[in-house]
Formats: sequence, structure tokens, C-alpha cells
Amino acid sequence: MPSPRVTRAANANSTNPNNRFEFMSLLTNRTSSSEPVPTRHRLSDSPVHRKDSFNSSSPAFQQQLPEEDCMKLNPSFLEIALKSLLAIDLWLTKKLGVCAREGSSWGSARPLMKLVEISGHGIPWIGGTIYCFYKSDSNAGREVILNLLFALFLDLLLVAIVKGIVKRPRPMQNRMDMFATFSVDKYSFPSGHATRAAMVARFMLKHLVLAVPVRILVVLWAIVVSLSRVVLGRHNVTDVVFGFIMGHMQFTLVEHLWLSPNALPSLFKV
Ligand SMILES: CC(C)=CCC/C(C)=C/CC/C(C)=C/CC/C(C)=C/COP(=O)(O)O
Repeated sequence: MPSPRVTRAANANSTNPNNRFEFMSLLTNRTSSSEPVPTRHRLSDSPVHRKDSFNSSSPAFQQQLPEEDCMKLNPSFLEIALKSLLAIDLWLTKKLGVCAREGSSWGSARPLMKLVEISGHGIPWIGGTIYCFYKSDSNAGREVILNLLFALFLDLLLVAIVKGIVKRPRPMQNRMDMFATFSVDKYSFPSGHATRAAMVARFMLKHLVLAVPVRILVVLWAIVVSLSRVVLGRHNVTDVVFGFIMGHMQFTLVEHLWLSPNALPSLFKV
């Protein structure tokens, strides 16, 4: 006995041979052994190639298509990859936040980590750079220091923009007891300390004549400042990794936008 769906299809077919319903019924998988699954023999038979009035973007069309006819670029793979990365990120962040609280496993090291935090904060860096600018007695020195100052302000601006766009909240374990913050600093992505540490370290290695041990210390400082963000529970791991990469990119940008004494002659001694 034919199923009601087939009977309806047959009725529809008898009145209109090009009926859309008939097309859809051909595409429907049948479970009953008395209702064979239609076989396509030619490419032109594929619903993708048929020039029917049936709109391929309509939800009905997409529901009815057999899986092999769906032109999907597997969006679920990217989704799964991102969700897995996020899960690993959250798990690692929780594991590594060993100084997040006084009562955490390494809570006694929290004051030391907070000193590391201050060493990468914007205020000492901007204040110290302005001081060095006025103390510098050569035009070449002033040029380098002026560009460091420019880099530090550019960093504050770019980090604030990205934080404002992404609006990722800080990790649950973070205590908002940071010294001198902007309103966007309630957000986590990217880490402003990591961007600054990476950018300043590259800037110093490129423009300051430093002995090898000092160069090694500069690199270690940038790494420790970045790691301290996760250890203090301030940031997720991905905030810091992205911040570190962004700091390198900011350094490259500053090199391209390099301010010369001609741009601001009044700041330089003649
Ligand atoms: C010191 C002088 C002379 C001027 C200061 C200029 C000024 C207004 C600087 C702002 C510095 C500031 C408040 C920076 C924010 C630093 C911060 C808390 C970043 C957040 O880092 P994150 O790693 O937690 O994202």
C-alpha cells in the first residue's frame, strides 16, 4: 500500500507534471523497502545542476538535499576547533593562575608578581620616558626616546580599541585590584602588559646599545611580565599570546611611522 506522501505526490503529478512537490518527493530518502531510493545517472540530474524554479537557497531545498549535494565547506570543523581551543585556554588559565589569590597554591608569591606587574605598567614607562627625554643631551637620543613615547601612547590606544571591540571579560579568578586602570581594562583581550612588554623589549634591543647580559635580561623581563598576567589570574592564556604577537606588530608599525626631528623641531635642541 503506497504511503500517504507518495499518494499525494502521485496526485500532484497527475495534475501538474512539473510540480515542485514531485521534485521534492524524489529527493526524499525512503525507509520502506517498497520505496526505492532514486538513483541519479547523469550530472545534469543532480538538483544542483537542474534549472528548476526551485530556489537552492531556500531552507526547504537545503533540508531535502542528500548530504553529498550540500556544498558546505564544513563550517562545523572551524567551530569545533575554536571551541576546543577555548576549552583548552580556560582549562590552562585556571591551572596556571597559581597566584590569583593569597590562598592559591603559590599565593605567597603574589606580592612579587604584583611588582612584576608594575614593572610593565604604562605609568612608570610613560613617566620614565618623559623624564629621560628631558634629561637626554643629544638629538639622536631624543629622537629615539620620542619614538618610544609615541610607541607607548600608540600601544595604549590600540589595546583600548581592541579591548573595546572584543569585550572579553577577565577570568573568574581575577581580583580587580590592579593599580591605575582605564575603563576598558575591565576587559581581558588582549593583555596590555604583554603588548607593551613585547614592543618595548624589541624597541630596546633595536635602538639602545646594550651589553649582552642586559639584552638577555630585557628578553627575560618581557617573558616574565607576560607570564605573570596568567599567573596572577588577570588574563587567559590566549589574551597574553595574542598580546605578545600584537606587541611585535606594534613595534613594526612604529618603525614604519618613525618620527624624525624634522617633524617636531621645537622639541630638539638646535
Ligand atoms: C606618568 C605620566 C607623566 C603620564 C601618564 C599618562 C597616562 C594617562 C598613562 C595611562 C597609563 C595607564 C593607566 C595604563 C593602563 C595600564 C594597564 C592597567 C593596562 C592593563 O593591562 P592588562 O595586561 O591587564 O591588559
